[in-house]
Amino acid sequence: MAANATMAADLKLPDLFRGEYETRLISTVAITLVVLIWGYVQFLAGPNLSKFPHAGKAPGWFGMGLAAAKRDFLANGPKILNEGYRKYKNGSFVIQTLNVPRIVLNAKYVEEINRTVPEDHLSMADGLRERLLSSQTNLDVVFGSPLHIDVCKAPLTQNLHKLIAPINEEAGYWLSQRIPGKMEVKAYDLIVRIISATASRMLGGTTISRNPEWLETAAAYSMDVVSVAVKLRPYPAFMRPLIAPWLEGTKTLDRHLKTTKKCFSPIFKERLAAIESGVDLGQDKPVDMVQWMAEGARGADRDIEVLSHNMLFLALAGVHTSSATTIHALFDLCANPEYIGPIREEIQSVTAEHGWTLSAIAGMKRLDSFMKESQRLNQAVLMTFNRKVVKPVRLSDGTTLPKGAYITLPSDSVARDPDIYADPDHFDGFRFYEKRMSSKTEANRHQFATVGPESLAFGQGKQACPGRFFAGVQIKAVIANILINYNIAFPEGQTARPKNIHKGGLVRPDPRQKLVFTPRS
Ligand code: HEM
Repeated sequence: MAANATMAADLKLPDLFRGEYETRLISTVAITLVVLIWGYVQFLAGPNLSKFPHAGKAPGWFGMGLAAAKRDFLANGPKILNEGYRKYKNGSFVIQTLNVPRIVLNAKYVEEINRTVPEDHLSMADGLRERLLSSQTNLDVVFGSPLHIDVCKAPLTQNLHKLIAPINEEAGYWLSQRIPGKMEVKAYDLIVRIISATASRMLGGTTISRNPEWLETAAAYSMDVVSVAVKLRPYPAFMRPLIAPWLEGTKTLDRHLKTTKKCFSPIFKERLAAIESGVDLGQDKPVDMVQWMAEGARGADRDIEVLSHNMLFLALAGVHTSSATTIHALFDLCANPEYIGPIREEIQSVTAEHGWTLSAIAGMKRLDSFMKESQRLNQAVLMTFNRKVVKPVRLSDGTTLPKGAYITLPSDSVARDPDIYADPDHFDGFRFYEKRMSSKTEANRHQFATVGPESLAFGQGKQACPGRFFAGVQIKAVIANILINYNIAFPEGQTARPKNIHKGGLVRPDPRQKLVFTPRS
């Protein structure tokens, strides 16, 4: 009896149910694992890209190697892309970038995509939202409408001829202010300021282009957006809205927006009131972006804050891209000074014949070729045509782009492909000029703003950069003003251009490089 009582006391609850307890434990662990794997596949792992080969480090099982793969891309982006491009020459491949994995499409698909894939299948805005973390950098208000694209595509491009004289004047004004005599200056600081000012002249006339507070914002904004996105990216998406308000960078972005509203609100108010009054200004109608935005905005876009935000976005899209292109071209002119004479002669001859007009800009064919060649070897980004696949796409050879995947084109690798460009690593400033001169059919191709499967720096298709024609005019005006008024060179003893700075998929000219400007009297 006593023994039985001791036995009963020794029997603890789990022992009573030991078999059942273990079974339950194993079942619970198994179900949890299945739910976790399902959740990972559904919500975290993204679309299945396993059909594509991988270049560079892959994130591996359950993304355990994701951080290492991102570090690899940050340090070796150009190498990973170029090796992938060479290895999978006839196909496409996947790389892990700093944010998402991307399918690097073969450029042979460009024409088929342009021709056959409906626009609502591939989203550029979703690609940008993801790259710039638009919810945290406050850009959703711009990406929610196509206004910023429409105004560049139509009125800006259609009015280019009216902008050439003002842009030339603005470039001349800022050069004379900044370089009154012989000087050694950092090319980056000088050119970012002049491009910000010439772009601002197009945005809102001299009220804007001579406003130092706005010019500071226009020059700094794009880098400040990227810096906030870079800081937030390592955190999981659900944590970013919680962290963003505490970042110093977010406060800087808020300040930029406040400055923009302060500078643009009075002009927008005035222009919207004039439009509403229905008075036809005829020849006196201002030729600037404020006017085109005010005329084109509908519904929620007519809000002055939204309109101002669009201006800030145009500064983001146009200032650093055009500045970098101009700086690279100046570095290439100093590294290859034999081009300066023929280009300067051409500028003088066409402006003497046509004045500062569209015909003169079109006549600067040598300069156009030089800019395109410089851009070919110094693209601001290694990949363009970044899109999110919104509806699955099946290409004619059976390649399927799954919903939710991000695609891109290897613009930098294409520009260095020996099957496309003879002796691709050699800088040949008149490469495109000679192609244009070779026959009548080639005469209007190979221009700075021309896009195609062999020329991807401005993206591709219907959504290729809508500001590229303006960028061409602006960069020509700045370089022409420099070459007409100054001799330029690297500081004494330097003959080669500085190496570019690479970070993941981004390429920047070296901001420390100085150039010597000597006025030509
Ligand atoms: C050399 C200078 C420039 C370069 C290299 C450049 C490059 C690009 C590229 C690669 C794209 C994406 C196109 C695609 O993926 O198919 C783009 C889009 C765009 N660019 Fe440019 N760009 C330049 C100058 C400008 C300028 C001066 C403006 C404005 C006046 C501008 C306005 C835009 C806009 C509005 C978009 C579309 C953004 C969107 O869809 O939200 N760009 N640009």
